[in-house]
Amino acid sequence: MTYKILISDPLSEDGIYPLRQADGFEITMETKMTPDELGERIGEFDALLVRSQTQVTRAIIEKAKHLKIIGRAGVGVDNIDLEAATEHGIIVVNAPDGNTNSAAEHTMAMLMSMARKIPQAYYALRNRNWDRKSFVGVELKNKTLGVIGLGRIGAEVAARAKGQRMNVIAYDPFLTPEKAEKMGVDFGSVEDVVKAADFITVHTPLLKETRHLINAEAFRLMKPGVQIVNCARGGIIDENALFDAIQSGKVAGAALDVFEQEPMVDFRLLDLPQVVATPHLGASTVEAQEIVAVDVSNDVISYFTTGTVRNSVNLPSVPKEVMAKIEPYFDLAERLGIFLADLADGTAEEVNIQYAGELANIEVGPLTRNMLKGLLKRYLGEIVNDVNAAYFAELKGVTVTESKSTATKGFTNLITVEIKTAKGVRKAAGTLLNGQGARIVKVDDYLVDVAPKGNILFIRHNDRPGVIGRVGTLLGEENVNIATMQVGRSNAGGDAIMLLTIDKAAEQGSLDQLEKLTEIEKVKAISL
Ligand SMILES: NC(=O)C1=CN([C@@H]2O[C@H](COP(=O)(O)OP(=O)(O)OC[C@H]3O[C@@H](n4cnc5c(N)ncnc54)[C@H](O)[C@@H]3O)[C@@H](O)[C@H]2O)C=CC1
Ligand SMILES: O=C(O)CCC(=O)C(=O)O
Repeated sequence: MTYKILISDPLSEDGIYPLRQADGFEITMETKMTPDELGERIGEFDALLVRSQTQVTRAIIEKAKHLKIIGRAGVGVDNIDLEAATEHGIIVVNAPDGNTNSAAEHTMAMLMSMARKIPQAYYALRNRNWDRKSFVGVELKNKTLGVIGLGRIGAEVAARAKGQRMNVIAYDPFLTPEKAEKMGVDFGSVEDVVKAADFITVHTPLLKETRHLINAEAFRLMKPGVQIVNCARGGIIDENALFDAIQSGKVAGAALDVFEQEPMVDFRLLDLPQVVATPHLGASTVEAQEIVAVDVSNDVISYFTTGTVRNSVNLPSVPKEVMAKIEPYFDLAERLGIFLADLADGTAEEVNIQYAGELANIEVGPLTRNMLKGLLKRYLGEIVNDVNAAYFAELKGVTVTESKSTATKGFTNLITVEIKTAKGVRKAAGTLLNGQGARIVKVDDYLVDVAPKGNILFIRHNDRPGVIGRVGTLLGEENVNIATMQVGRSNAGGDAIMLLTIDKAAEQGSLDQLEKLTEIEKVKAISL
């Protein structure tokens, strides 16, 4: 059997050497195809290897009749429609750490070029202009670097900045004051970081939560003369807000490797003399390109020869017999994880999952991983799946314990998940009801009965006459339709909760209005 591999972005020839050497693979390298041409050809291939340029859209995946694996020679998989790949049973693998060093070095190169205006001075000199007055820079020494996203690349950048004798302040949802102290960086919220920094660099994935994380309001909070670097993903910084902040004089410099649209179409930012830029070159080194191509080549070989991969981004690897028994609970476990991620304040430091009733007699490891996937993907993005969730939990210092009990607790089966964050403990329990599907039956210590899907509002309030009516009226005025409402209380006149399912996600403004009602302590929007 010969497997046909298509490489549609330039990959290092040394990196794909393992594939060229292995028996049973036929490689086609076509790096200049239009999306239409790719769509016409993709049906012939068993594997596709890409970098960030090829857009592996749902339309492409739907035409990929024989495709079994997509290898992304790099970290970010935002150019691949993961949902479509998963739906079509196509495994997606990436190379999560092969380009960390190169991306960190590029970030430092951009930071220094920006601070010392090296590209601008070079450009003037090329034009035979010996100008020493226009390019006076600033030193990094004793300045504060704000790092937003202290993962693999962010941590490497922080270490290098300390080598430049900079002070570093960082925010990452997984960073605790203890971890920050060990790394020799200051710990702060996004607001603390943007207020304190002379230079800012972002290293998060592009997620719903990080899109335009650096927006007009963030620029407003920054110090005058701040300089900012983006070598992560276009869209983390709002380009329009950046343009305005540079023009107003608030931002003195920007160094950009990535853009909201790539290849770039809007060159407005580049017309500003304060901006230095590269065309997404963070990972473009001989070394990184070789490592990431070797990593994905090995995973492709391993997949076709042994059925296993090292760096799966999307698919579960649960044996079929086990899967048949646990499949009904799979979705419930993931939704409990998402529910708690949205409900809790802060990120989980400890997670306890307990299986009761008939679940005590089956292999529940994959359920725990799927719950962790739900919990962690809110912070780490779609890259987390049930295969790598436990790895990510360990990497982020989240302690996970699993226990089983045959006691039925009034339900034939019950999954209870408890998470501990720096702000406290939250708990939710779910069950599968015969004929009715999944239900959340307990939140903290309150009994409830709610289907874990769609948009849910969790409201903690004081049990007073009229509060339910005021919530209904306010949501009605905001045009938010309530589908179901559950109320629970500790004792008459004491603490109480409401769980409302609503027909569409509530705007932040509506949530703020609710929180202004005197009886209401907390409102959380949960999206399942
Ligand atoms: N310019 C280039 O060529 C390259 C860009 N990248 C991009 O760099 C980014 C980071 O890569 P890695 O460090 O390898 O990933 P990573 O997963 O190790 O780190 C990302 C960090 O962001 C944190 N995070 C998530 N949401 C956050 C939020 N709202 N605020 C602050 N932090 C948040 C996560 O907790 C995590 O620690 C990715 O987007 C990746 O695609 C990676 C390699 C090369
Ligand atoms: O393949 C590339 O050069 C882009 C690298 C990148 O952005 C990533 O690995 O996320």
